[in-house]
Amino acid sequence: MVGTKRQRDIDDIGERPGKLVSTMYGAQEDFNIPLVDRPPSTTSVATASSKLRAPSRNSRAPLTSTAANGQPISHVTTRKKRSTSAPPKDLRPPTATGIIKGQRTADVEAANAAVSKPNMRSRHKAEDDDPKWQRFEAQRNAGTSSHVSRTRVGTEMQEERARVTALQSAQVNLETQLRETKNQELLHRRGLLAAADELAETKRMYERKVQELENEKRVLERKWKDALDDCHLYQNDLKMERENNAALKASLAQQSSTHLTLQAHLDASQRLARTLQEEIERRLGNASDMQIQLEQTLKRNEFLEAEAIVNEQIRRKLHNQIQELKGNIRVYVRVRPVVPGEKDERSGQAAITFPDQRDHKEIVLMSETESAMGSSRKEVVSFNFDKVFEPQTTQVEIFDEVSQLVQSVTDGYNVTIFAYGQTGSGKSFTMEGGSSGSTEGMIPRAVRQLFQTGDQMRSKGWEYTMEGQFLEIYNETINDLLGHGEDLDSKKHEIKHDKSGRTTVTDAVTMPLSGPSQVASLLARAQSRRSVASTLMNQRSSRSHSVFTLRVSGFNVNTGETCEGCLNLVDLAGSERLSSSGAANDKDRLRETQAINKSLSALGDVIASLGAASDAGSNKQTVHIPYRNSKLTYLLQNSLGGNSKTLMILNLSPMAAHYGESLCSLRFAQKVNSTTIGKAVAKKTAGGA
Ligand SMILES: Nc1ncnc2c1ncn2[C@@H]1O[C@H](COP(=O)(O)OP(=O)(O)OP(=O)(O)O)[C@@H](O)[C@H]1O
Repeated sequence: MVGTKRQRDIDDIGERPGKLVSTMYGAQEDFNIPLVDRPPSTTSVATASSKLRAPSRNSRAPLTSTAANGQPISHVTTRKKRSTSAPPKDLRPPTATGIIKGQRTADVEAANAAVSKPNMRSRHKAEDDDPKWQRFEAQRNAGTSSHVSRTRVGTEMQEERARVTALQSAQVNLETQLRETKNQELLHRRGLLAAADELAETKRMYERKVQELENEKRVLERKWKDALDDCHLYQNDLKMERENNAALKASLAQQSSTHLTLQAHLDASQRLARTLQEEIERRLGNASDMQIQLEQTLKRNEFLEAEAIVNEQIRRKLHNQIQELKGNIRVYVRVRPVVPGEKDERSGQAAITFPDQRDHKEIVLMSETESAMGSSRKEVVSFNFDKVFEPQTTQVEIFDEVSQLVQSVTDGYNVTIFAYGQTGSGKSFTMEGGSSGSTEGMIPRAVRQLFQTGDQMRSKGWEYTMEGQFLEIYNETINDLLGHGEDLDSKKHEIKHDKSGRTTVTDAVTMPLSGPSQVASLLARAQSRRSVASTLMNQRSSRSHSVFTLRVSGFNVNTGETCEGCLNLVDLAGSERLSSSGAANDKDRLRETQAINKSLSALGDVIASLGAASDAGSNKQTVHIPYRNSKLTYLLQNSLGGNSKTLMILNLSPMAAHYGESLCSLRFAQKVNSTTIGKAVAKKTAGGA
């Protein structure tokens, strides 16, 4: 495109000389004055022409010239024609440049034509038009042929020729300058084209630059946007940091206050530590004194412990002596309260009183009977026992009275406690008790006490093991209440006594006891297997004897002593007579009652024989003790006699309806109570024996 344009410009130069000429005129005006070497009178061709024309313009005389056909031509006419259309060219105001090309170009061409030799026609025409020439011609034509005139004309001719020559020379110079100017213009053109190329290149470069700058701008805008985003992020971060900073400042303030508080605490603690340190030092100072005192105390403790063991042995000895002084068989009487089902009984309560309110040893029964004659007869019967418990006596109070007896088992004594009385008098309640803690009977309380005593004696070196057995004697048959068979009577059990005085029952379960809690399940198991038959006296009366045996073995790790004791808690079957039991008409009940009475009678006989043997003193060997008369007495052979302690608790009903039975029971108990069955002997071995 550039090349094409350039070529077009070059072509324009050739095709449009006017344009080049106009440019040249601009240059010619500049070159006119220095290039033309003229005398001061003639400044320019145009001036010369105008000077030549001036006489004709100023002259009022008409000028004529000869036309080609020889006819004179009036110049006035010609001038008039010209003046009608436009002012003469020499009267037009000069233009600053060659913009009014036609007029200026015509003037120059006319001047050029006037001085150009080759163009003779134009020269002659110029000479014809010159007023001087015309005057000269006119003068010549007028025939003024004086010699002076000829000389002057010749001179003028020479001058004119010289002037023409000068003009021609100037023209040559001008043409030369014109060519040079053209060349220079061409050079300038080329320079311009090169400059245009350069400009185009510069423009392209500029556009490239602009494009690059645009790209750069876009990149920068993108960067700016990223930077703006970053700025927002930084602002957010800054905001968060400021918030954090504020929180940290708050925390710092809090920490500072906490620090101050802690510092205060620390100071206080340090003061306390110093005080404690002083106290420790003070106490350490006393430590050696205390150490000496401690050693003395330890020695004294050893001495006291040895003394305590001796004292314990003395205590036990005295305790058992007291028990022996009380007699090896004792009888307590307990009257139960009226139970809910008895309150509406017509006969009401029996007249039972307890006159001895200090020692609680006496019970008095009163009755009033009418004789056949209609007179009433009052009967007052008084009995004395080791203890008499009124109906309101609690289970705890009852056990308090027997606890020392139970305790002696851990000293190696055999102890047997019987619950005796008619059916429904409260034997089972006394022995086993109710389900609640306050109504617990003698068996659970005795077991718990023995375990507690075992724990206490451990500090004195005693270690105890315990095992339990629960048997039933029904119709003179032994049943194992802890056995596994469904039928109680399925196994035949035999009683055996070895030479060491230990009694065993074949195939009977002996349960080791590690704690009192086991006793509850043991009693429940026995209760479920116990033989119960209904009678007229008690719907669930027990028609058998139950014997709970707790065997206690002890070993003193300090002294090497051993001991073995046995606690028998016997719930006897109802002691009522045949007539009262209503069993006379029932063969089975009759057999039960006969078996019960026989065994109870055998028990009475054994106790009586033991009393007799005791009375016999050293001759007691001759007295026969009928243990074998019943399974019960044979089972308890080693627990009834001189080496054991026996307690019989007589249970009585408070109801008047049972008055007769109560009286019989009291008489039986009194007989037992009056019996002395000798001195109890503990089964004990000395240490190292
Ligand atoms: N001290 C007492 N306090 C309150 N209730 C008692 C007391 N003694 C006995 N009883 C109640 O009297 C009723 C009969 O008592 P228990 O069954 O102990 O008589 P038992 O002599 O054992 O009769 P059995 O010879 O038929 O076994 C029971 O309901 C028992 O709860």
